[in-house]
Amino acid sequence: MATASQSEVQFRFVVAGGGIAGVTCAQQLASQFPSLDIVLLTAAPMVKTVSNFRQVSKTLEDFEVEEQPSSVLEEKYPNLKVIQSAVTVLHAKQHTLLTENGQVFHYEKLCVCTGARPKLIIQDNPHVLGIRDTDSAQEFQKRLSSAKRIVVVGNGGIALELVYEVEGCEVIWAVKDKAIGNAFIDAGAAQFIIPSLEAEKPKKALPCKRTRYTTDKDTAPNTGSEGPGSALGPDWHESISLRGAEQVSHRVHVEYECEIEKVYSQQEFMQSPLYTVEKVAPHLILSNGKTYGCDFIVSATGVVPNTEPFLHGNNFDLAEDHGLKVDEHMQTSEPDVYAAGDVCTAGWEPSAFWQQMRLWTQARQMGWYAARSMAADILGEAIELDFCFELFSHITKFFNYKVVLLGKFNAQGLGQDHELLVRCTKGLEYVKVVLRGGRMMGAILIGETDLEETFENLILNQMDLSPYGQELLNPNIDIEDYFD
Ligand SMILES: Cc1cc2nc3c(=O)[nH]c(=O)nc-3n(C[C@H](O)[C@H](O)[C@H](O)COP(=O)(O)OP(=O)(O)OC[C@H]3O[C@@H](n4cnc5c(N)ncnc54)[C@H](O)[C@@H]3O)c2cc1C
Ligand SMILES: NC(=O)C1=CN([C@@H]2O[C@H](COP(=O)(O)OP(=O)(O)OC[C@H]3O[C@@H](n4cnc5c(N)ncnc54)[C@H](OP(=O)(O)O)[C@@H]3O)[C@@H](O)[C@H]2O)C=CC1
Repeated sequence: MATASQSEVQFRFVVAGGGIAGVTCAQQLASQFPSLDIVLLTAAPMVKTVSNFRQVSKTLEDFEVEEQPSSVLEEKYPNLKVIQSAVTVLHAKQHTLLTENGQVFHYEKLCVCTGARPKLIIQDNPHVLGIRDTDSAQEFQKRLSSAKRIVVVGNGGIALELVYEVEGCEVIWAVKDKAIGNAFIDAGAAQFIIPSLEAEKPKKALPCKRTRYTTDKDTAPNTGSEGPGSALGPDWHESISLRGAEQVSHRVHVEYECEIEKVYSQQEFMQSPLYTVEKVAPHLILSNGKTYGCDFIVSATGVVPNTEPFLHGNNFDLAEDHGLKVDEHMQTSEPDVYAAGDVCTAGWEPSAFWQQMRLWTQARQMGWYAARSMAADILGEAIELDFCFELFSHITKFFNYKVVLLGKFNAQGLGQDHELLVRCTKGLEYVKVVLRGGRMMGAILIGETDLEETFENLILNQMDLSPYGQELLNPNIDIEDYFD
């Protein structure tokens, strides 16, 4: 590191963002270049670290994630310096960054890992909440504790988790599709899991083989101003109470095929023609014409990449979803600027069985691979797209069922050119296989099916499965032995 002046410093590698993508990238660079100082700039006092990483199969991963003070990271990597100050400006041509505290950083290679923020149905409305980081989860918990009815809008990961976890409060779940959970599962799987919403919840959660999440906010340095934190992740709701003000367990009502048309504040509603004396809470109107009073609305409607500080005066290619477009080396359209995790959008020609989803596993993989690409560039080495981008795989838990998604699990991009095989035992398991030309393209596995490794292999090796027909899902055949 060469110091130019007190507020101007130069580093070969700078990483922006202390979430999974940024921390993984910085750790990888720090281990590969022990004699260089690496700097990690981040907006929040806490960083996310991966621990107990385990490769479960060729592409499935298991790890724990901890939210920790940055000093923990610096102790482990003496050549890694974490600076809590948000990037405010990037001059890509000059290879400089400006941070909130007035420092200027010159870099040789930069990796942008600033994550994303909730894409709310209505911005700056006090009745509409998004959930992203520890602070927003705590705000949600606080408001829920006195709530009798909330509305959840959206049909993806957060909505699926909330409607199942919230107790002591009526939940109106507004989805714009014909079935629940469209961002992760298909209509058949939705039908399989939905009875769990009506059933009594098991007292003790079943053990789940997947990533776990812990946070240690008590040990965080108190810096006064806290920027946007890193995204929450698996099991975030297990450490906080998601209980409303009523004596009910589950009470979820799903409104299908509708969107939010208008949200009235209490005041506006009282002046509207819809007002009757009994209805005084903030209100919303759905596109199906129904109105609901509620304590507040959770907008679980996806995310927008945090790109703002990097755009002005630069020439970044942005994807349709506003992510920084990256090539197969995680490089953006600006020289020497890489990006990884939720902030970026994969711009390379993907493998036939992979697609980007803004998930923890992909943030880790992209952060790691971006670091490898930055290093290869400095060392003048060639590098090929990592194997982890060969096959999409995700393990999670919805409605207390283990859920494994592989490849083109929802026949994404296959049009009509595919067939489906399904096996379902009510309350126990749901197995769906997507085939094209007799070869497996993807699968959804719900419950303890133990099929993930075999199906992963069948997708990767593209074996012709047409001779097996329906037998492929015959529960009396030990498929693992069959294809060994
Ligand atoms: C409620 C919830 C539940 C989830 N559950 C799961 C799950 O079960 N499984 C799963 O795989 N994924 C899950 N996800 C998604 C997963 O958490 C994210 O995909 C992943 O954490 C993204 O990591 P990231 O490092 O790209 O971004 P983030 O974690 O958002 O980190 C971004 C970092 O950048 C910093 N930053 C922002 N702006 C600046 C700036 N200008 N300058 C410097 N630093 C900046 C922030 O402080 C933060 O440290 C969940 C997300 C949410 C919100
Ligand atoms: N267990 C897991 O793996 C979890 C993962 N996550 C991740 O965290 C991030 C945030 O989660 P989440 O917010 O649930 O995002 P998701 O992307 O998972 O889901 C967003 C949902 O909202 C719908 N939607 C978008 N705009 C509107 C609108 N205006 N009105 C009604 N519905 C709308 C989307 O439909 P459409 O797709 O048709 O646009 C989609 O169903 C995601 O990256 C998600 O993958 C979160 C929780 C759990």
